[in-house]
Amino acid sequence: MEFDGRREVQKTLALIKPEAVAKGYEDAIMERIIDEGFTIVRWDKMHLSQEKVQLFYREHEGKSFFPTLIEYITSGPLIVLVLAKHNAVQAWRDLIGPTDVEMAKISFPRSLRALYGTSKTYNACHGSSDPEAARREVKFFYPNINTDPILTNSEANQYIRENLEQYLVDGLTKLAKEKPINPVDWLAHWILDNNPNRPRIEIEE
Ligand SMILES: Nc1ncnc2c1ncn2[C@@H]1O[C@H](COP(=O)(O)OP(=O)(O)OP(=O)(O)O)[C@@H](O)[C@H]1O
Repeated sequence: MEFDGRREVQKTLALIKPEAVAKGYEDAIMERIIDEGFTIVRWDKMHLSQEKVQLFYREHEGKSFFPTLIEYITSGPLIVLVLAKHNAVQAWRDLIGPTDVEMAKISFPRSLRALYGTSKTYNACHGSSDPEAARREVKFFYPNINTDPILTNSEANQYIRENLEQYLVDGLTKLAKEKPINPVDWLAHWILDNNPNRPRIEIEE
C-alpha cells in the first residue's frame, strides 16, 4: 500500500536552541507548535555535552561556522521535541523558516526564526531536513521511539478491510460453529493453516 507523503503522519525532531530558551521563548514556541496542529510526542529540556553536539551536527564538521555552532548549542539548556503531524518534516521546516534570520524576517515574518532568532547561527530552532534525517535524529535522542509513519484511522481501516476482514470473519464463523474448548489456540492454528499468504509450493523433505 502506498502512502501520500503529504497525508501520512510523520514524526520529526525539533530543537528550541539555547538562546531562545535563555530568552524565555519556549512557552510561546510550544504554544505555536500546538496551534499549528502538531502533536508533541515527547519533549525534554537537556543540556548537551560537546561530544553529543559534535556527533549531532557531524555533517558540518570542518565548516567555518562549526566551532561557533558547537559553542552555541552547548551554551545552555535546550528543548528537544519529537513532533507528529501529516508531513511533519516539511511542515516544521516551513514553520521555522530559513536558516538566515534576516532572510526569514523579510520572506517569512511569521516564521519562528523570524520571530525568535537573532542571526544565521543564533536562529532559535532546528528541524530535521528530510524524513531519513528525522528518523536518525529522533533515534539519536530517543532510541526507543517508533519512527515509522503512522496510518490515519481511515487508512488503517482500509488496510484491515482489504487484507484481513473477510479472512477473519471466515475464521470466527468457523470458531463459533465448532466452539472449541480453547478458542484462542484453535483460532491461532486456523489462521496459520489458512494463511492466504502461505507459499503454495510444498517443499519436499
Ligand atoms: N553560514 C552559516 N553561518 C553561521 N552559522 C550557520 C551557517 N550555516 C548554518 N549555520 C548554523 O548551523 C546550523 C545547521 O546548519 P544547516 O545548514 O543544517 O541549517 P538548517 O538546516 O537550516 O538548520 P538546522 O540544521 O539547525 O535546522 C544552522 O541552524 C545555524 O545555526
